[in-house]
Amino acid sequence: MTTPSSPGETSLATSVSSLPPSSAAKSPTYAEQYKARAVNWRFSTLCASVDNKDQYGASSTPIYQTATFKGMDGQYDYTRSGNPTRGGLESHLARLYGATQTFALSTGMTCLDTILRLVKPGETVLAGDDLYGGTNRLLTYLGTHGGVDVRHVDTTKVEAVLPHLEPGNKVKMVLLESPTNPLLKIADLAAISAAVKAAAPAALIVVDNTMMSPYLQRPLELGADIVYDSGTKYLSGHHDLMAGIIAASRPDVCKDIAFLINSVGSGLAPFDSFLLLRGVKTMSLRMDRQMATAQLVAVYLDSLGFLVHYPGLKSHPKADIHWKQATGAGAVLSFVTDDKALSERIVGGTRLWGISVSFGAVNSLISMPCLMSHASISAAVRAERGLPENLIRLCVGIEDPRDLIDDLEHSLLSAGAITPNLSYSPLSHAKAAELYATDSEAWILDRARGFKRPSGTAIDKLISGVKRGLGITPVKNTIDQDIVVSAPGKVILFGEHAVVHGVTAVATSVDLRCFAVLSPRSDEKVGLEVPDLDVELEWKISKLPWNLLPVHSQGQKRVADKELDPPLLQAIEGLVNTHVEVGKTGIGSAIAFLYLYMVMAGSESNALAVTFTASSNLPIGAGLGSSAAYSACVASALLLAHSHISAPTDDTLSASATNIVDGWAFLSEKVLHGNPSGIDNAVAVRGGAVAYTRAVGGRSGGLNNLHGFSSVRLLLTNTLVARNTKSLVAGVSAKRLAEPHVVDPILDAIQEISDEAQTLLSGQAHADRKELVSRLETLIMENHTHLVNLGVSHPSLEAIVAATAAEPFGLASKLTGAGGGGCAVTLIPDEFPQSTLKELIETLERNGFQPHLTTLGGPGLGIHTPTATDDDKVGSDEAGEGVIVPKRAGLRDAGADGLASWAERLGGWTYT
Ligand SMILES: N[C@@H](CCSC[C@H](N)C(=O)O)C(=O)O
Repeated sequence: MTTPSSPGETSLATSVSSLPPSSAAKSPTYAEQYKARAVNWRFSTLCASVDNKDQYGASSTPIYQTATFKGMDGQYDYTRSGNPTRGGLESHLARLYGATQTFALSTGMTCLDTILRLVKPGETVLAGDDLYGGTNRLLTYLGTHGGVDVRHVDTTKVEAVLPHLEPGNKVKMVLLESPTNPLLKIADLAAISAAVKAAAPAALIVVDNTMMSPYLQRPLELGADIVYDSGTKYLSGHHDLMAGIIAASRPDVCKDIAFLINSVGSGLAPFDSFLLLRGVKTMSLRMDRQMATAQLVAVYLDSLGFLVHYPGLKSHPKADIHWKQATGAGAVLSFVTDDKALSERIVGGTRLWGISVSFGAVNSLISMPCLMSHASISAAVRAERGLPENLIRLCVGIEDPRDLIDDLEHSLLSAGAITPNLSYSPLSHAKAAELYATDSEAWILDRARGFKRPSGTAIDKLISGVKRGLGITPVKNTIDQDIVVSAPGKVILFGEHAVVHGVTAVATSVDLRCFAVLSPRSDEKVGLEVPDLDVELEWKISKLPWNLLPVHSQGQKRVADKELDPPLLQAIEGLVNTHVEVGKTGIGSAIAFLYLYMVMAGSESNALAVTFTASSNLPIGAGLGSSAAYSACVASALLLAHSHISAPTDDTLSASATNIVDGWAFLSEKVLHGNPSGIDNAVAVRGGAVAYTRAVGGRSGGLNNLHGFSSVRLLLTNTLVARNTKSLVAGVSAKRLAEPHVVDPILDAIQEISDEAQTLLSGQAHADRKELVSRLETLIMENHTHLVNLGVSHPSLEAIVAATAAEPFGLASKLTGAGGGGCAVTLIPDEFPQSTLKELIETLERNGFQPHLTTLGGPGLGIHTPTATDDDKVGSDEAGEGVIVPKRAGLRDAGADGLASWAERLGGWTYT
């Protein structure tokens, strides 16, 4: 068996070319020398050179996707017992593990289950007190259901293991991890193996080597009897398969393991064997990169003052033992912040570091073990074993280290875990690049000098409190916890455009919504994230144009102004317009947010250090009220943050709070649209169906909730043609000025339609349901004709109107919203057959449109009320364990299709 070499050794090419040519008769020939060296190929060479004896000479091992094999005396009969693809993988891995045999199984935990079957009831298993949560779970089960005596001991001390090895204890197995998961503690594998062999010769030494892989540590060479790895991690490297590997050399052990795998069928499937074999080829390459970056990350966090667990740090208490038995420090590290909420903010604030369990993949991951991989260990046991609830585990991938550090640093900063070190003078860009290239450790140390951890002792807090009282330190206010809100989009059924001129419009909410999270930060900044628009901006609170707040807007404001303040708006526009990279809609969203943010705070001293994150499944610019839904979210989140309205206590938001939110949402709509009618924000805040009349030219306006309305199906079809509401609205106004004799009668006719629609939808018409729907269809067609005459239709909208009216559909459609593209609505009568509806949807899709079936009405503003136990857990896995998804990250990552289920998992919503 070859002994693989370690990372950092000279390459084969170098060593071959440096050999002197053989000349002496008695010395081995060059060819003989070469042959001798070839059996000692180094690890990365072994990884890449798979010994594949395929009948056709295939250079990668083929997938034998078959359950059975023909014949009676061949090598294989049944894939449960053996398969050439799995066999190829297993013999390749045996060389890497320095083992007589390896076995490929379905997961790492299957490996442990198989190995634990070697223990009989009444026997003892010794395991570490810091170990993977899944291992702890299976051992606990074995203890409670299998009559096995399971003991957890501190395996970092040989002397802690020894007392358990006395014969009376019947120790059958000593199960070790080194480094441990997640605290990266080190067990002296050789010393423990020797001690166990001496005191309890029948005991098997088993090592879970997943944190290291055979590249960095080969416990069989240190005295272990069995090694297993989760192949899901470094061996495969891409998180695209689950696998486990058992490696052993003792014939009796190999025989038993082979027997068990064949008996229960836990062997790895052919396709996964193929994938794993492919992944293994690049293992050393990947791990070298991952470890180099992990070292930088560990040094960075360490020099920022965090307690970091990583054997690559000189300060690791057992670094000497680790480097005696392993050739690298691996790419998993963990650190503590001493504050669970702070850790959650850090984890939730990263972008490149994905929040996920597992490790070893090419992409970097961040997690909180107590909430994720180790959640199956009870909180009491975790505490007893010294596993901090605030522990963050980092699993480093192959991304550019500078980007990973950047992302982590940004998250640490916005979470308030570090603050800028004002006495630090940064290196120039060129100097930093040069330093990174020549001495990356010096580069990272310099980078860490730019920050410091906020002081946290009681005295520090006292001093900073006093300073804050004296106004010495510009400590910003923030909120205690995330505020989560949502608001629906709308469709205008009747009266769009005309509403601007005082005609009543009838609109209803739809089941597409904007969702938003307002989260605290402690770096004196305010941030805005709208992933749908690629907006990710932040501003120093002190740099906002507070001096331009109009006098009447100074001091905290509960009720919104009726009008915008042009100088302030212009100043905010000037600040935001520089971010050309986020596009026009993104810039608009930022201006509206900052305007409300500043005016509501009323002064810099009331400003909140927060990040507002919003995402929506409403198509933008399609006339479905996406901006009003966003505006309602901004308004309600900021009002809640300033305690201008209180979170609903009895399942409903008070009428006065609803009006206050609506007022601010309208102000935001003004920022976005200049002269909005107010109907979109009314529906976004109130939901259901409303009739809205704007006060125009001395005539009084008003809002009428339509209660007698029972839900009707509606097909909303997006033309995917973008248009500009502002200019379409302005166009109608210009036409009215130019041709009042044409436009005014149209407006009157639309008023009649809206009046009748109100009667129908408020339940006053006494018509039967069929008649009611048929009358609504007539009104829809009439209203569309008027809109065409106002010049706001578009060929794409006409195509939808014609397609839905054609046989066999015969349905009534109209444009909704501003027109000029955007969406059309089609009423679907109750009796309309499902199969015909399906056909209609397919027809529209074939024509390049995007139909969406919805029902009219539904809830308005939603406010999430956190419960006492709410700690961002928005899901649980099969094991019933919580999966941590900080709200801000959950929202950002949900994507349009996942938003509704994200919100549903969050639970605890109250709607207006
Ligand atoms: N819900 C899973 C958690 C898997 S954690 C996977 C990995 N070993 C790690 O440490 O991240 C479970 O219950 O097993």
